[in-house]
Amino acid sequence: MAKKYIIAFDQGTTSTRTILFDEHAKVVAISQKELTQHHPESGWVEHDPMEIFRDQQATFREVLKTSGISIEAITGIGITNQRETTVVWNKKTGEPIYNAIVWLDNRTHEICDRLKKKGLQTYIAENTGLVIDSYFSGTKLAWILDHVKGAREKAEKGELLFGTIDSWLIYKFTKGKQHVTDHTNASRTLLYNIKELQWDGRILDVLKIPKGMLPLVQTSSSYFGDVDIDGHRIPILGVAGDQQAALFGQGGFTPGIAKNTYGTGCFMLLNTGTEAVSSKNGLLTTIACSLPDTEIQYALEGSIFIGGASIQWLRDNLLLIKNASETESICEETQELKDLYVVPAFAGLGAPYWDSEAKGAMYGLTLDTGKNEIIKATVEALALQTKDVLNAMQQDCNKKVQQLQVDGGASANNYLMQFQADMLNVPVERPKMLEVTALGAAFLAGLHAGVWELSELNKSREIERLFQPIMDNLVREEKYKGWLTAIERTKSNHE
Ligand SMILES: Nc1ncnc2c1ncn2[C@@H]1O[C@H](COP(=O)(O)OP(=O)(O)O)[C@@H](O)[C@H]1O
Ligand SMILES: O=P(O)(O)OC[C@H](O)CO
Repeated sequence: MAKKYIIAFDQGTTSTRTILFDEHAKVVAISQKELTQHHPESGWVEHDPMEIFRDQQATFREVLKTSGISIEAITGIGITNQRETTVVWNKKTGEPIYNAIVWLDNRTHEICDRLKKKGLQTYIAENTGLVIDSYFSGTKLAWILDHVKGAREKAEKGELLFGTIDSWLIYKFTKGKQHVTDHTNASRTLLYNIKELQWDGRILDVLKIPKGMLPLVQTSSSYFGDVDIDGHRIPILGVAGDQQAALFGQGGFTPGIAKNTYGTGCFMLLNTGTEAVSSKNGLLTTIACSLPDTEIQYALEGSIFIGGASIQWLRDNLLLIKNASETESICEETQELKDLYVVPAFAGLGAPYWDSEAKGAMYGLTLDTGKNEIIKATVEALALQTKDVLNAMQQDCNKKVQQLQVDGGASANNYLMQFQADMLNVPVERPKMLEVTALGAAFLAGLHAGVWELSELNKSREIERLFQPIMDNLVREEKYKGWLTAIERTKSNHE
């Protein structure tokens, strides 16, 4: 019998990748391209949507070339993407009218303040599961309509379309035939009612967004159209935002499973089943995934804006390291400085604080502080921020998370993972295969294609290492107490 392959497009904040999986969910080939980051003003982050599309095509072709697998052997494609990042394009020409405004961009904090002044916090929390913050797509879309000449009139005439990166890629790959998204991506826009499962008329009115520019929302594992490339057509059968895809790839389709992905940011998601748990502690309620003929599953999410990006900052701005992986041995060899903290609020503070105007800070500098101490405190900040969100999650659910499953680029760092287990006082489990985001998208597509059954998906999962907490309780408590003080001092409204 002919072998079946599934392709995953993984379009992340810093890179665009295509990964080819075989029917045993093993990686056969990967191709990756770095994505250019544009910072036209302080706090602004943009991507070129055409570069994203070109890179996705190029990595797809490259994977086919290096693997030697013929395009006919590809059963389906799954797409996973950086979420919230907003693209507006011309329906007829397929040309973007502005660069993609990236999730990290906080130019819309004034629009957010206006929404807060209108008293919309409770309505938005109850209906979208989100908080009012420039992180989400809604205010980014409103900004484009307000600032690009003629955009609002064109949008009202039905000439413009909006999408997150999944919608954009599908539109381009299907040559303009499909304008669609899935439930997980829709749930990150601030415009989608996660209980009624439809675009929210009241929020669209407040932001003056014409409903006609929004994509059709589909089940994450369903038919989204055909990729039309080099004279071939391959069906897109799965779509999910990257953090939900990672949860799915980690086997998080059962309630109670929590994962944390250490990429550009850090994103912890806990599957809460068919119950949309509202947070009282600064977390988000989001759609975990949607499968055909199954009730929607929800998750609680703690979104940390700066995770691995702070390691890139050490490398590219401070020139303290040459590559990210060096940080592991530096941390192992450097003595702990008790009161030294780096709070990487470079894009404000996300969960559970939601302070878009906070700026990064370093505390506790003395004459003993050298570059290695700063590196170590920066690495440790990933784990300390994660503790903030895990605490919030445990309070919201009123139960202890038993174990944390990890993935993402920075989860390769053994020092960080051990420190994480120590800080949380919870075992940290790292799978052998760290490409779980792409795997989640491949699973969604493979399920729809009939390559796999839901009950089989966990069979391919292998654990590479379990980090058990070993830190003394007093040491842990002292370290965390110091961190909370550093956070208080970093908040934009501190005394
Ligand atoms: N060994 C390491 N230690 C610490 N951080 C690392 C390590 N390896 C990679 N990183 C960080 O992980 C991030 C890349 O992870 P990845 O999952 O590819 O991110 P994304 O999907 O957000 O583009 C980068 O920000 C990088 O600095
Ligand atoms: O591209 P990543 O992996 O940093 O993920 C970005 C998130 O989806 C933002 O919400």
